[in-house]
Amino acid sequence: MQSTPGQAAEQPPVISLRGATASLGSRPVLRGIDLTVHRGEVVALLGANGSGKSTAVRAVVGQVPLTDGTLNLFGTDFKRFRDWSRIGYVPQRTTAAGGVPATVREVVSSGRLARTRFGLLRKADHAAIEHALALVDMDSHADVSVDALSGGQHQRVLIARALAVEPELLIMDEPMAGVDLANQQVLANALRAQVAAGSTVLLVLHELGPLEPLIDRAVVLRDGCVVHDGPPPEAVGQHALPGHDHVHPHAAHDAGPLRTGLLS
Ligand SMILES: Nc1ncnc2c1ncn2[C@@H]1O[C@H](COP(=O)(O)OP(=O)(O)OP(=O)(O)O)[C@@H](O)[C@H]1O
Repeated sequence: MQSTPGQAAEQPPVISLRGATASLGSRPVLRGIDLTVHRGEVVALLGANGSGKSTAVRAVVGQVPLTDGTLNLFGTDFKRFRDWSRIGYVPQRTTAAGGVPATVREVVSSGRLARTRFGLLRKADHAAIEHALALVDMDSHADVSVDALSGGQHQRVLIARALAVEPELLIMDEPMAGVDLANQQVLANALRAQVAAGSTVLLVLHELGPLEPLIDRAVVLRDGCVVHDGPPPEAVGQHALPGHDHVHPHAAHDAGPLRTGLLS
C-alpha cells in the first residue's frame, strides 16, 4: 500500500548509504558516496561510463563489499539485514536463460522462490508470477523458450523475474540498454504501474528517455563521487547529461559476490 508523504517521512529510508567506499581489485571505485532513497521515491543514478554506478547498486545489494562507510536497508544495518525478498534486483544486461533451457514462466517463477518455503509455489505465488508476466506484457509468451526471445524481450523477462517477488524496492541497472523503443515503452508502462502501487525504485540509467516522467530525483556520480543530488538534469540531445560519454557494451564484472539470496 502506498504511504502518505507524512508516513514516508517518519519511516527510515529504504536505502541509506553513507560515506561508502569500495574497491574492485586494487582500484578504488566508490570514494565516499552518500545515497539515500526514501519510501516511494524513484531515483535515477546517472554518470559517465566507469563513474561507479553499477558498483554502487551492487554494493547496495551486497555483491560488492564496502571498505568503509555504512549501509542500512529498510532501517536495518546491512550486516543484520535478511529480508532479501523485499528487494527485486535486475542486474546489468544478462540473458534470461543463463545457458539453461527454460521457458519464460520458469524464469519468472525462479524470482518468486525467495518468497516460498522449500521452493513450493502456492496459489498466491502463481498469481504473483502471472501478474508479473502481464506487467511486462509477456503473458502470451509464458510457455516460449527464452532462447527464442529478442534482446528486449529478454530484458522484460528479467524484470518480470524481479517483479514476481512483489518487491518493495526495485533496483534496475540500465534496464533500457540495448532495448528498442517498443520494448522500452512496455518497460516504462510496467514501471509506472509499479510506482503507482507504491514501490520504491533505484535505476541506473545513462539517459532518462521514456522513464523521465517517473523520476523524482537524480544522483550523478563522477569518478566514484556524488556530484549532484537533486532534480533530474535536463535532457540534452540523446543523453541526460551534457558531455556524457556513455558507450556500450559493458565490461564484465568479476568481483566475488556475497550471498544475499538475490538473483544475478
Ligand atoms: N572487476 C573489476 N576489477 C577492477 N575494476 C573494475 C572491475 N569492474 C569494473 N571495474 C572498474 O570500476 C569502475 C566503475 O565501474 P562501474 O561498472 O561501477 O561503472 P559504471 O558507472 O556503472 O559504468 P558503465 O556505465 O560503463 O556501466 C570502472 O572504471 C571499471 O572499469
